[in-house]
Amino acid sequence: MSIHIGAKPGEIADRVLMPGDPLRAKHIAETFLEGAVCYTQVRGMYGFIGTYKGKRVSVQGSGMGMPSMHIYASELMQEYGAKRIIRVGTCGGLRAELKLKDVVIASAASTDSNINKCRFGPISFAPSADFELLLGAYQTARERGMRATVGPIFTSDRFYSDDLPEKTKMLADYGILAVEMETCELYTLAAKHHIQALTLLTVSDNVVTDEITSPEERQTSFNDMVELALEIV
Ligand SMILES: O=P(O)(O)O[C@H]1O[C@H](CO)[C@@H](O)[C@H]1O
Ligand SMILES: O=c1cc[nH]c(=O)[nH]1
Repeated sequence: MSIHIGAKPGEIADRVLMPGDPLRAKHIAETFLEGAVCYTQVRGMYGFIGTYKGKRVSVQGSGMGMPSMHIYASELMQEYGAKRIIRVGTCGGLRAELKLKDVVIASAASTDSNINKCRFGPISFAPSADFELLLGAYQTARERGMRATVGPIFTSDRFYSDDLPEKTKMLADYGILAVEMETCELYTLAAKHHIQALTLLTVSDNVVTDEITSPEERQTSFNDMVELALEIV
């Protein structure tokens, strides 16, 4: 039994969807999984298992930020045998052409965090998505007529940062599509444990145009992305 998830071995599937918000984990389980059972609510960080099209799938909240993702993803990989993890989150678009509700498929994650400097010292590790999952997500999104863009993202340690306008422009100039707060650590841990990981993000706001989705729009577009994740996980 792990410290933070606290489930028994075998209670969690080896295919896991991870939203940041634990209540979204509950929504996903109740909306999309058959026979969903809650295996943890330690600290309110819900985790569920059920089936999707006959296959066992879990949904585990990660919390916000890399330290929280580190705890839950580490326990899934080290103690529960996770083999495929797909983060299903929200992001701020850093480029004007990214419309609200678009899906970003994150090929790689840069960061302003110290987390990988602690691990790698002077080496600048490049946290990257699993190619098979990435390709599957892109092809499935195209088949479903979804607006999806593949590219690198920025995993920020801060949601509210004084230097965001200057940083946003510079990152966009270097090809970065969007900002969120967990993927760098998920991809790094997946590399360490030799498992497959991918991040899918719905654009909930655009940092350049200041557009923002309504709660209803967020829910519907998030559901489309979750179905995409369930198809490929
Ligand atoms: O919607 P989630 O998955 O929580 O992701 C994004 O939203 C949170 C910030 O509001 C951060 O966790 C960020 O990564
Ligand atoms: O981290 C995040 C998530 C959504 N929108 C943002 O602007 N930042």
